[in-house]
Amino acid sequence: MSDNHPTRCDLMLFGALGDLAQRKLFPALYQLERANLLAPGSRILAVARPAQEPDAVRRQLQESLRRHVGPAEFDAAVADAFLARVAYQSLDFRDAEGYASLREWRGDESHPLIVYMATPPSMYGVIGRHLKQAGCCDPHTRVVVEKPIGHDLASSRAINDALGEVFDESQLFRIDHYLGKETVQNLIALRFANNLFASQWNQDHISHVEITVAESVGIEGRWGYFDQAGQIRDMVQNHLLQLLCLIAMDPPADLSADSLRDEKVKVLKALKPITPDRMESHVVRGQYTAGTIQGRPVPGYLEEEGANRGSGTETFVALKVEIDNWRWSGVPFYIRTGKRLPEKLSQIIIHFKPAPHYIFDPDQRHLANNKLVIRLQPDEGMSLKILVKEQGLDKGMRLRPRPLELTFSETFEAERIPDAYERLLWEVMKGNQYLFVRRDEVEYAWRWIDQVIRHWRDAGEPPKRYPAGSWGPVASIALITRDGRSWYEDA
Ligand SMILES: NC(=O)C1=CN([C@@H]2O[C@H](COP(=O)(O)OP(=O)(O)OC[C@H]3O[C@@H](n4cnc5c(N)ncnc54)[C@H](OP(=O)(O)O)[C@@H]3O)[C@@H](O)[C@H]2O)C=CC1
Ligand SMILES: O=C1O[C@H](COP(=O)(O)O)[C@@H](O)[C@H](O)[C@H]1O
Repeated sequence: MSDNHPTRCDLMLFGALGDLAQRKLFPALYQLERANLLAPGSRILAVARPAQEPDAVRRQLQESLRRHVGPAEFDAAVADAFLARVAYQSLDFRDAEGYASLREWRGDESHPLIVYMATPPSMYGVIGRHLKQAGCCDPHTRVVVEKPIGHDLASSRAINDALGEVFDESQLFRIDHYLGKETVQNLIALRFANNLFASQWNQDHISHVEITVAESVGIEGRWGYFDQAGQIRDMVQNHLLQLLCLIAMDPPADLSADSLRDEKVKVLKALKPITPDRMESHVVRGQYTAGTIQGRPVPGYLEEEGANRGSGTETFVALKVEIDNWRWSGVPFYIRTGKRLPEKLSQIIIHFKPAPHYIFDPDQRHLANNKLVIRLQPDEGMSLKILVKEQGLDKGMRLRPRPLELTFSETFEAERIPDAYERLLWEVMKGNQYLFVRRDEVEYAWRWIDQVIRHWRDAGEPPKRYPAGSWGPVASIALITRDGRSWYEDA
């Protein structure tokens, strides 16, 4: 894992002119070039449907890089060096014959081939089979596929089966880009490099956990995709459950991919089902109406571009999740995520239990539990809220909550925080699967999500409305206050 030497590889990028490739993948590859992490001789074949000359595609990519990388980090010389690696092949992915040209591009190279499928999941099996038939892949080929893997457990199994017919699990790199975020990886460091926390990380010492992943954006022109998915499939099935797993899992024996993934799977298996009678107290789904975010008026979900006015898709979900195991018995995880909330903010709050015997001012008793606030984005860092004595002769033993603060941008001043896709592409190049999701993780997550969606469907209730710019439906506040708690707000 500490090997930071670039290894030579070839990358075939399917869906190279799509949104993800343009906004995230090419900029990430450009950043790897800029950091000298693309080995000499590494090549990229952009594969997409339009019949275009390679030079025209490279010009288009240069423009797109300029736009998405931003002026402070765009260097024309680096972009030229990067684009010199890029070839283009027009292809309808269903055209088996067309793969001969991919085989020709690959030649007899023996260094690893990475196949990145930035395409609809229905294409994964098709591309895999045609690549194999054309003799493009071997047992060392690495295949990167995007989330969501399916729409439910059955469809995710079908996609995984189609991939499994061609590739071994050890070749598959299923992306959950949250796992590539530096601060998310820091959860692993925080928990397993600091024994201080290890001994406290259980139901003896923690009362509850909050996970908030708030977005101020709406659906960004992705109605067609989003309305089929909704926030629970788009965000909870993958990103939020992955965060929950990293917080809740037992210490892995080592940092190998399977050790980590085995522990995450145990958490997913232990998620307590939400039965129909517990839906009201444990689940809230919402949909935004028009409102104002940071002084700017924004439309409601049903007024977004391309909207179907009758849609009952949720753009917000709050859940009280319980984990049926020794470590977490009686410790609820309150999780919430939504679009068009007041700000972009992802944070995890660990609420510790108060000391067993309290000896200070009874009026201050409510202050007496420590909190660890882990800020994933923005302003990445951590803050441990502890109680200190107010200073001064006249203050007696009055307490004040104060933070022990760690802000990564200050601590690692010279280091830029790489985008998640840079980290993930880099790990694929090294052949390291530890930040990628194994088949059983995806499927256990779907199994749990499916039952929630099934109960929603059976109940047939529309989502609760919330104005854009608010923190979600009022019912999501009730979900936590009912237990005598509240969503964390930084004082
Ligand atoms: N965009 C994002 O931010 C995110 C995307 N993802 C996932 O990444 C994947 C790609 O998403 P995104 O880039 O947004 O989607 P796009 O639709 O923008 O890109 C997909 C590309 O695949 C091409 N394609 C589809 N079928 C064929 C075919 N038979 N032959 C040739 N080309 C084909 C499309 O070409 P054409 O338009 O000509 O059909 C399109 O350019 C999806 O699985 C998505 O769920 C995951 C997380 C975030
Ligand atoms: O996967 C997705 O994630 C983004 C949010 O990612 P972030 O890195 O900006 O926090 C979300 O907007 C999108 O709907 C979803 O598909």
